[in-house]
Amino acid sequence: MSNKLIELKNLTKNFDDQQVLRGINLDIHENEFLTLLGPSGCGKTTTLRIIAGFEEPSGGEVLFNGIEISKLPPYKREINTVFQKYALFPHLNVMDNIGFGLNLKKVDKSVIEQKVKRMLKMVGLEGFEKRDVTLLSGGQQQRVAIARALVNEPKVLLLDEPLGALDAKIRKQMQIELKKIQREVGITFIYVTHDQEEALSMSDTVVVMNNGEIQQIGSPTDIYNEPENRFVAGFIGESNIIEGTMIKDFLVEFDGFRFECVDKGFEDNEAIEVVLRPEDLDIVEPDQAKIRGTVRNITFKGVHYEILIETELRTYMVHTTDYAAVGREVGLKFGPEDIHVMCRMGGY
Ligand SMILES: Nc1ncnc2c1ncn2[C@@H]1O[C@H](COP(=O)(O)OP(=O)(O)OP(=O)(O)O)[C@@H](O)[C@H]1O
Repeated sequence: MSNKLIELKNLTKNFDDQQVLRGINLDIHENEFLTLLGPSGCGKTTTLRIIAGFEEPSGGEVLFNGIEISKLPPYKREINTVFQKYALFPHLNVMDNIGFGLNLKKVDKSVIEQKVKRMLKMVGLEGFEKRDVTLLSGGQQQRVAIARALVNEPKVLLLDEPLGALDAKIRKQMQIELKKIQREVGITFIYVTHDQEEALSMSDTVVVMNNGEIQQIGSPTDIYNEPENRFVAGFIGESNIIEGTMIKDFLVEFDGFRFECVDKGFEDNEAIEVVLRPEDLDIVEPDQAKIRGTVRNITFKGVHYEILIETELRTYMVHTTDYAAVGREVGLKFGPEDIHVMCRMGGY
């Protein structure tokens, strides 16, 4: 990974007697698309506002290129922010909205025009210079807001749920666009969302937060495939989460059976939890599997069926393209690599 650009060191924040951040430690790199993901109220926006300089931390440090900046006002930081509400100036056209900051700095008109045109091309709004911003669609307005933030050539762009106000289809399209823009400008994006799918599809690094604490930092595949605790496993996609025991390396026990697994680093006889993703489970004939049960419900989800299988001890969820009739006795098959073992403590 490239150089560290921002370092958050043991960051805390209290509002009155409420502790909103409880010691955030995070390195953010040059050129990284990093997403803060977590439920409402977990402290994502507060973290972002501290990085932007709109809020001072109660404790800890914010380093930018190794220099402490927590007391520096926002306009002195090489950081810009795009909010969910576009906050464009309704009385100015697209060109003047994007060029607003440059105009204030008395940059030469022809230079502004050139820069604005380049930005418009990047956000896919070529030729929109003279348009009235109030007549643009939500998606187009948000592109203008992004262009306006990028035209100042910041080193970091902060995006606080920028697609939250858009409808689902435009959102998907804008996710792809945003990723493309980030690659093109080659700067750091710090993105805030509570939408796990959005986080997984765009980011290089996902930071899962809950209750003012970081739960896990990793690539989207790490976070999805190797959740470190129950909170992350539950927040990222649907899971079967089962308490069990790590018998010894490569051998785990749950629901009264022992299975080979690939996870290491746990102590013998340690109490653990196992995550089985619904799409990793196969339905087979009962005599081909240790875990057996009865199909209790089947729902068509478009690409796959969601099938609920009741065993003696619990109900498993399976995602499969194969149909299985309600009432059928089945076996549940999975391989060692499908068993993700995590600590039983933490994340509740
Ligand atoms: N200025 C403030 N004064 C008092 N409490 C605040 C202030 N700003 C945020 N909070 C509280 O801090 C907690 C964290 O808020 P924050 O906005 O950081 O969460 P979030 O994860 O971004 O949530 P959301 O997705 O809903 O925006 C919340 O309980 C919120 O009510």
